[in-house]
Amino acid sequence: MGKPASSGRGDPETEHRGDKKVKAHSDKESRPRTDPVLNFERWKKKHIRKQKKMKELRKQLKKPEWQVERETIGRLTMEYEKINVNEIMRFSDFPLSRKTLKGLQEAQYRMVTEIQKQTIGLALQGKDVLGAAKTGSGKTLAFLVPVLETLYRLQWTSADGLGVLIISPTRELAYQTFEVLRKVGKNHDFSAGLIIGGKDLKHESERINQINILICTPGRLLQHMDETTYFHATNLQMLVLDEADRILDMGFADTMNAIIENLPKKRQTLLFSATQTKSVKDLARLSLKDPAYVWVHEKAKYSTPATLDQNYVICELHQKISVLYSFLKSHLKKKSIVFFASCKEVQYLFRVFCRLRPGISILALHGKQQQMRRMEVYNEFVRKKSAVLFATDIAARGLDFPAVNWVLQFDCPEDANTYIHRAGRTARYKEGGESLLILLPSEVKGMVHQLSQRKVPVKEIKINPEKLIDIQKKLEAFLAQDQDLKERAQRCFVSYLRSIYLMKNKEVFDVNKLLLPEYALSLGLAVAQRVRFLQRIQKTMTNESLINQTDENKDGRKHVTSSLTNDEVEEFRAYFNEKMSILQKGEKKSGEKDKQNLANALDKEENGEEEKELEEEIRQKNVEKVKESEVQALSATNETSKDKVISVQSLDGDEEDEDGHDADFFRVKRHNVFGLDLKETTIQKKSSNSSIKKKATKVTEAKKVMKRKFKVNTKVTFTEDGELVQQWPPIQKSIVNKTEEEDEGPGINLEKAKERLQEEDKFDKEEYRKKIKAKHREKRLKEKESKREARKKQVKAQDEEEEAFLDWSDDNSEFDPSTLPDPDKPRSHEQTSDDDMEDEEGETRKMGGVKKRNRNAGKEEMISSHKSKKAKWENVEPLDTGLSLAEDEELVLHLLKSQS
Ligand SMILES: Nc1ncnc2c1ncn2[C@@H]1O[C@H](COP(=O)(O)OP(=O)(O)OP(=O)(O)O)[C@@H](O)[C@H]1O
Repeated sequence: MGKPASSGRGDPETEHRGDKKVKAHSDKESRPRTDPVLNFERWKKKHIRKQKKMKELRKQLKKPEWQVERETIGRLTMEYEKINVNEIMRFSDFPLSRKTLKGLQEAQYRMVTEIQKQTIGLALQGKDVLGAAKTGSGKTLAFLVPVLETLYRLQWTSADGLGVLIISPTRELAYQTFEVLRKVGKNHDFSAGLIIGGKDLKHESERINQINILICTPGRLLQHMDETTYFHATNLQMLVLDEADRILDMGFADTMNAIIENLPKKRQTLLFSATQTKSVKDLARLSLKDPAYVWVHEKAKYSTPATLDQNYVICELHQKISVLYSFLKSHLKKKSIVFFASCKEVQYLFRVFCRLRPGISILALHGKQQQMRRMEVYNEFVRKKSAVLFATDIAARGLDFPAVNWVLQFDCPEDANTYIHRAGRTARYKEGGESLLILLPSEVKGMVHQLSQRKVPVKEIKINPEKLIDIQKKLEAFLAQDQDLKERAQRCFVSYLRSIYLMKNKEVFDVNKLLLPEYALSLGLAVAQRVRFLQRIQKTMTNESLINQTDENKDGRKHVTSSLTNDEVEEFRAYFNEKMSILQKGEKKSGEKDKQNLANALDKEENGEEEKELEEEIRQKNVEKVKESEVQALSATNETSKDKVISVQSLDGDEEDEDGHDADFFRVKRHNVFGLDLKETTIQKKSSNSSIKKKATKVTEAKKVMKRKFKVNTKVTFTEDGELVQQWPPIQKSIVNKTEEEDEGPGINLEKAKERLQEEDKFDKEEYRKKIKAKHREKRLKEKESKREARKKQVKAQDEEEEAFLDWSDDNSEFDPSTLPDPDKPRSHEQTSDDDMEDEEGETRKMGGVKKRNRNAGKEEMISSHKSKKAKWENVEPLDTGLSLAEDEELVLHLLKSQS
């Protein structure tokens, strides 16, 4: 039940409770003093109050921010001089701004690479730097860090305009540099812009003046310099040339010079590349002032990354596509880049491989793509874990695709430098990678030698023939179905050949060594199309060899006339005689110019129309070249002759001059036709010691020739019966004067010669008449024969018709044999035929009566009778009078007149 109420005192429980209460109370009282939470709260309040006071105090004491920055900059600048390269391990070891360091750390860049270590300090000190280091060694940051620090140091604002200019050879590389800059420079307030073309110029022009750091390609920059009126670079502090050698290789040397001329002289210049060529040094001399050369891997054993495994395979041209396909099939989980020599190869093989579906995603990157597509492809390939990128050399420089396992060089690179850059797309910054170079047997020697000279360790590996998948048949099938693809294949074919032809190193690239039909087949084409420019080039080469021969002749080693026929010389002489002197002066220059223009034209990466244009251009040029070479050959001949003529002139004196050019010309002419050596004539003249200077007439020259009894070249042909016919010089056919001729002494009797000619003329005319008559007779006989044949056919056809009618006959009326002609009746041939005709006619008529079986019977009869009549007239043989047609006509007219 209920518990008794406690009395209070003496109740131990209560007391106890009471104690507890007290205790509890005392606890409560003591807590505010010892509770850490409360204590903290109190401390916090106090601290905040204190802080506020301090802040206010500091605010009162604080320097302006710009002043603080300035002090920091001052401190940093002081430290630039103390930079000791050997002590630098991290970016933070450099005296860099907090903002830059923060950006680097956030992008996970802490430790410096060798090129960064060596160049950042120099650049911070304000020196011009020419930096070279292996691919993937971090050159981008080596110049981006100084870029940021320079503008920071100068406290650059958007109002100051353009402060730094970074020039890249390709749009992709410019874009990539821009992305890295955005990453590491995000804590700075500078504006950065990308000017690479492919976008609206006006849109770029509107923004260009607000940009502090401009990343651009050379062509587009120059366009802005020329066209954007308010664009200027007067405040420019720093110029960076990334992959400078490539910029120059791409033919931007003039553009670069023009750009540099537009820039202020007082600036800092940094120039970076993985390879340094002479042209870069030339550019450096132009644009860098007392530069510091930093070549970090100069003494390295190899010029390519140590982590890069490099091999090459020797393969015939027509096997290359199958090799590529087989390679991709066995590397489906890898990320690879395949380099080709031309856009058209990339375009065609990309399409074909997409159709073949090798089981890996394929992308294509080349200069013919639109800018947007190029960017898309670039980003897509960056993202992909396994894919293959078919690319031209626009992807060879500087691009930093992450985790590329393989670089395959499908077409031999132009030189060792291009090889290094292509292969360098893998094995970047401490990563591993593999490179495979496909070489044609003709390319091996030259290329491997070049690579070993440039310290590139490549070793040969063999293709496993069992793993080689032949895809030629598949390509043929694709092309048979798809006309567009076929045209692409054709363009690819031409484009590859052109790329080989344009290569400078002819030891490695010899277009004449390529097996064209096999290559065409490997592309899926049924036949190797005619490559006109190659044919013309070959022609030109032949002509050039002719010119060389001529040159040799000039030196007196060979005689050019031996390679030119007399007729050719005669034919061209008249045409070129006047122009010779002018052309002789200009030929050397124009030849060089032609070559240059040809190369320039070929250099264009063309579309179909351009290709045609190009071919036409080459055709024109070659025609010109051929002409020119002919002129050269001729002029050389004439030069030789002139030399000789001069020697004659010196003997003959002034009188020779009076005779003028004709005499010279004649002499040369005779010389060429008869193979006369004028030197000999000269010597002869000399030896004759004749002091009387006579005018050399044509007759006297001819007489001399006759005296010397030179044998004229003869042209002999065979008739169908195997008879020999002399065509040149024409042999005398008339018998007249022949005996006289035999009796003749030396020299020419002009009167007799004239007579003989007249006789010859008569004889020829007679012969000609006979020939014509014979021809006419032959023609008539042929006509007769054909008419006879026609008549026979007609008779036969009528017989068949009759038989058919008989077969089809409905009524049973019998054939009356009495209607047949009497076979015993004697008849002449003509009668026979005529009677036959009449009989046939009558018979037909009878038969017609018998065979009437349809409504059109009457009509048929009429037609058949008409036919018979016609045949009758046709079969009347013309009388052979044995006269010519004209004579026949005359005879007929005469007869008609006499009849009337
Ligand atoms: N200090 C660093 N720490 C870590 N990674 C770095 C550093 N510097 C550069 N890298 C990385 O190394 C890779 C190669 O750098 P970068 O593209 O600058 O090389 P590169 O020398 O310019 O090559 P290329 O000659 O091919 O243009 C990049 O992925 C970059 O992010």
